[in-house]
Amino acid sequence: MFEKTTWIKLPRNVLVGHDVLDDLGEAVGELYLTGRPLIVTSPTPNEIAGDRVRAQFDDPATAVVENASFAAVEDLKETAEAVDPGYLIALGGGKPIDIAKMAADHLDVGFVSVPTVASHDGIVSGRSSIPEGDTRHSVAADPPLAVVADTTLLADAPWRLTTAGCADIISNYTAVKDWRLARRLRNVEYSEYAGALSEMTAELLVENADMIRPGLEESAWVVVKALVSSGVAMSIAGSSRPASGAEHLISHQLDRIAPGKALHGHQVGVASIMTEFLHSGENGRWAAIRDALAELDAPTTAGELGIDDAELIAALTSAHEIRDRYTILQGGINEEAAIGVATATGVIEE
Ligand SMILES: NC(=O)C1=CN([C@@H]2O[C@H](COP(=O)(O)OP(=O)(O)OC[C@H]3O[C@@H](n4cnc5c(N)ncnc54)[C@H](OP(=O)(O)O)[C@@H]3O)[C@@H](O)[C@H]2O)C=CC1
Ligand SMILES: O=C(CO)COP(=O)(O)O
Ligand SMILES: [Zn+2]
Repeated sequence: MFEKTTWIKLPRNVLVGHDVLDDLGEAVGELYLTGRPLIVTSPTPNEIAGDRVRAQFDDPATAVVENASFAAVEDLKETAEAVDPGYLIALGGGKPIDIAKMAADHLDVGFVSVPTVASHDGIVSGRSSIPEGDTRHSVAADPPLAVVADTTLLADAPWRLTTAGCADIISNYTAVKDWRLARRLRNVEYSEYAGALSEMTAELLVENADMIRPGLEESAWVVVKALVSSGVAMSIAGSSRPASGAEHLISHQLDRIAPGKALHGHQVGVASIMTEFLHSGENGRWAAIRDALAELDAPTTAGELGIDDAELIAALTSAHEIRDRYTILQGGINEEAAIGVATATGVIEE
């Protein structure tokens, strides 16, 4: 008997463009939500855009989060008990969006994502990534009901956060290779739609890297649309597989070994250069990935990440231990081979 079920959860409204922050009220109105909104934000986005958001709603409440943590999720749930919101609006970067996403899931209310930085695909996805101690937990939660991404705001955000978002998308290229490998060798469930969408999104960014420049609204538009596609691919797959392979394992290990030194997107970008080399050898597309990252001003070496060679090698050799996800690093890479791939790709110096 055929027993497979697919349940794809996607945002209903996605607005990307010039000054669309002022259309947030209308976009939310179309969702037929009831009750007052609780705006979940962090200090900088609250200062930049909080009043413009509040002005569009009746009786809005605001919670300002300082750090991403499970404790912050619990605090937000307590605030929500007092405020009794009908839904949450997450305004800011990954920190308030992840916290609101997870709290909304626990509270069984919807949430709307209003990114003020295009720093990674978590601003659109159905996953929260919450740090705890030296570990980051990737937790499934419903994706946003709507995404409102104002390119005027995003073009003004710090460039390094945008380049991190670009690198997170470029890393989809190797994530899909790992996913296909896992299908071939472990028969893991694979979605052709999600794989193709994710891969195409990465290819588009690699090919158009020279057109993405600081301060350009059109660039912010391209990057956010790519982040949306990446989030949709994860929703279709029902997992982060289309956007997270061995390069993400290496980055998660770096978060433990060298916490706070580099942005998530920058780490996965550098790791992706090396995992592409491991997949395809010296004639593979690792140099194209490196060149696209460099074109975008994203790091391509351990030094540019602010990470010691030894920390990078430690992350490479232990990445396979942290998650039950079959990738090119399955079984592990020994230190000699890790130094070999890192030097061959120029990630560390010989
Ligand atoms: N769900 C997922 O798949 C993923 C989630 N993450 C998580 O996301 C978080 C990191 O994401 P990130 O977006 O970097 O985090 P933040 O939300 O911390 O944003 C980064 C910085 O940008 C500031 N900021 C926000 N908007 C603007 C703006 N328009 N102009 C100027 N500055 C601005 C913030 O200010 P302020 O300090 O005042 O808030 C903060 O200092 C981590 O918690 C990480 O665990 C990371 C990868 C994937
Ligand atoms: O960062 C992500 C995709 O870009 C999420 O992946 P993880 O499931 O590895 O946290
Ligand atoms: Zn990522």
